[in-house]
Amino acid sequence: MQGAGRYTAFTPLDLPDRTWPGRRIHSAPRWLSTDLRDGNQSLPRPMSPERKLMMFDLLVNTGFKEIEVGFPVASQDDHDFVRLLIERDLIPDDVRITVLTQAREELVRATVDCLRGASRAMIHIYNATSPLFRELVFGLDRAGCRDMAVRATQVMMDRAEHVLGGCDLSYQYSPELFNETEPDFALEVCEAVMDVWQPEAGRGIILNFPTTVERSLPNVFADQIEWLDRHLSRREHVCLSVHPHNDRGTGVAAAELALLAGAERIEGCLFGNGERAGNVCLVTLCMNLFVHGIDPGIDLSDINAVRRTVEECNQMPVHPRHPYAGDLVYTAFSGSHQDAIKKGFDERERLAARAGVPVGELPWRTPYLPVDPKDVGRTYEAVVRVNSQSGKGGVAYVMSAWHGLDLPRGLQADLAARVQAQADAEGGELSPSRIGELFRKEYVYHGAPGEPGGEPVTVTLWVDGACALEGQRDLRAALGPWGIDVRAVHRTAPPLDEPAMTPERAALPRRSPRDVVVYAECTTGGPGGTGTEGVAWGVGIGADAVAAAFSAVRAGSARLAGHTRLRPSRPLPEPRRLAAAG
Ligand SMILES: CC(=O)SCCNC(=O)CCNC(=O)[C@H](O)C(C)(C)COP(=O)(O)OP(=O)(O)OC[C@H]1O[C@@H](n2cnc3c(N)ncnc32)[C@H](O)[C@@H]1OP(=O)(O)O
Ligand SMILES: CC(C)C(=O)C(=O)O
Ligand SMILES: [Mg+2]
Repeated sequence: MQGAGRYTAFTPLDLPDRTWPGRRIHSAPRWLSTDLRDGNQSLPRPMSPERKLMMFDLLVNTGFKEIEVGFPVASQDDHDFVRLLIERDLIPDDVRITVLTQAREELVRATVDCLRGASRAMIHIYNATSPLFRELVFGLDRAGCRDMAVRATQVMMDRAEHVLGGCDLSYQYSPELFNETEPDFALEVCEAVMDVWQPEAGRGIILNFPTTVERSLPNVFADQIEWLDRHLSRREHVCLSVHPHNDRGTGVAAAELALLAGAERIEGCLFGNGERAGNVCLVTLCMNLFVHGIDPGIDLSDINAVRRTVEECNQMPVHPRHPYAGDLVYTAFSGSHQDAIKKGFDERERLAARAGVPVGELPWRTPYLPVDPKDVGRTYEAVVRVNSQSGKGGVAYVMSAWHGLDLPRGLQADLAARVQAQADAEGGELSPSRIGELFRKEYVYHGAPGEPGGEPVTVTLWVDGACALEGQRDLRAALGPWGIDVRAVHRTAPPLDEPAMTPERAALPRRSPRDVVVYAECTTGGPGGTGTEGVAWGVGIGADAVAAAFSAVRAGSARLAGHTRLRPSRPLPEPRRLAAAG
C-alpha cells in the first residue's frame, strides 16, 4: 500500500519503571455515559427529544449514575432537553447530569444558566491542549492555551455562584487531545485549573483524559495515565477519568490498561457509538468485568432490550458480531465448536445433578462461550445453528434441544452426513424444523403397528431413556421369534425422574411422555448373522418399547433393503416455535 511514508509512529512516553503491567482490576470504575452528548453529536440525525428521553431512561434504569446529557449551547434541542429534565424533575436523586461546553466565556455562562434549578449537576469544560491545536486552531502558545482553561473555570465558578445557589455542583475539566499533548503541559494546565477550583475533601474535581483521536497502542496510553497518576498534586481529591475513542480499534484495551494504570472513571457510549470509530463501548467494558467475576454495577441482564433501545435512539444497528450483544455472538456454525459446546452443556447437566443444584448455579465453564447467554437474557437455542460447516455434534444438539431426541452416536453421524449434503446442495442454513423433517423422512417409521417381515436382521437398540422403560427387558424375547437378533439394548439418556434431568433440561419440550422412542441400528443376518452387508438406522415411536422397537426395526430393515424413502410417517413432536434466534 502506497503512502505509508506520510505517517509517523507515535512517540511513546519514556516510563521504564511502569508498574501497571503487573496490576489487576479488582472493582468496577465509575462510569459516565456520554451517549446523549458525544454519541449524539456524531449521529447523522441527532436524537429527537423523545429519543433522548428514551436513552436517558435506559441509562438510568441500567444503573448509570453520571450521565452527560448534552452540550446546551450547541442547539435549542440540547438546551431544551436539559431544561426538560430539570423542570420536570426527571433526574433521580442518585444521578448526576453533566453538561459540556467549550472554554469560551459566553458559552460557559450560557451553559451554567441552563442548569438553573438543578439540585445536583456537573459542568464539564474542555479545550484542546495539543501542539497542533494550539498552533492551528487557537493560534496560541502554551501559556495562552492554559489561560483559556483557567479563565473558563473562573467564569464558570463566578456565574455558578450567582445562578446555581443550592445546587450540588461538581466540576470536570478535560484537556482535549490529551493523548497528543506533551504530558508536562497537560499536567501544567490541570494544575492551573485545580488552583482555581481548589479541590478539597467533599469538593473534588474530575480530570478527564481523552484519546480524542486514538493514535497509539493502548500500552502507550497506559504509560501516560500512570505518569499522571504519579505526578498530579492533590491526588486524593482528583478523580482520574479517561475518555477513549476507538480510531485504532483499541478503545476497550486503552480503557482497561488505563484502569490498571490508575484511572478511576471511564467515559464512553453503549455499543461504542460516538465520533468517527466511536467512543469506547461501555457494554463491552462492563461485560469484560463481569466475565472476570466483577459486578460492573450496570445491569445488562436483558442485553437485547438494551440493544433495541439504543438502536432505536441512534437509528443505527448494532453489528451482529458486536461483543456480548450481536446477533451471532452466541452462535456456532462450525462442527468442532458445536461438538465442544454440546459436550460442555452435557457436562453441566451431569455436574449439576451430581451436586444437586440448578445448572444456573454452577461456575461457567463451557467451550467457545465466554459468558452464559442466559446471564444476559439470551437463550441457548441460537447457540448452535447448522449449515454445511456443521458436524454431528451440532446436529445432535439441535435434535436434542429442539426436538427432545437424544440420538445415539452412530445415528448422529448418519444424520449429520445427510444434513451436510442437504446444506451443501442448498448452500445455506438448515433450520431446526428442516432438520427434524429430514430426520422424520429418513428414519422414522410409523405405519400400522405390526411385526416386521423380510430378511432376518441383527440390531442394537437404544431406548430413549427419558421415557418409560417397561418392556425393555423383554425386547430380546419379543423380537427374537421374528428373526430379529437383539444384540444389545442401551438407553440414550437418563429417565426424566432421575436427578440428571435438571429442571432446566426437563423443561425442554419433548414428545408425549407416553411415547417411547427406539433407535435401531440394523445389520443384515438373523441370529448368528455376520452383519457385514451394511448398517441402516431406523427409528420407532410407539406407546411402549416393544411396539416402538418393531417400528424401528421395520424402518431400518426397509433402509437396508434399499428403500431410500420410508412410508410416510407420523410427524415428529412439534418443534419448539421460537421467536427470532437469540
Ligand atoms: C472532542 C469533542 O467531542 S468536543 C465537543 C464537540 N462538540 C461540538 O462541537 C458540538 C457543539 N458545538 C457547537 O454547536 C458549536 O461548535 C458551538 C456552538 C459550540 C460554537 O459554534 P461557533 O461559535 O460557530 O464556532 P465553531 O463551531 O466554528 O467552532 C470553532 C471555534 O471554536 C473554537 N474552539 C474550539 N474548541 C474550543 C474550546 N474547547 N474552547 C474554546 N474555543 C474553542 C475554535 O477556536 C473556533 O474559534 P474561532 O472561530 O475563533 O476560530
Ligand atoms: C470533550 C472531550 C472530552 C471529548 O469528547 C474528546 O476529547 O473526545
Ligand atoms: Mg469524545
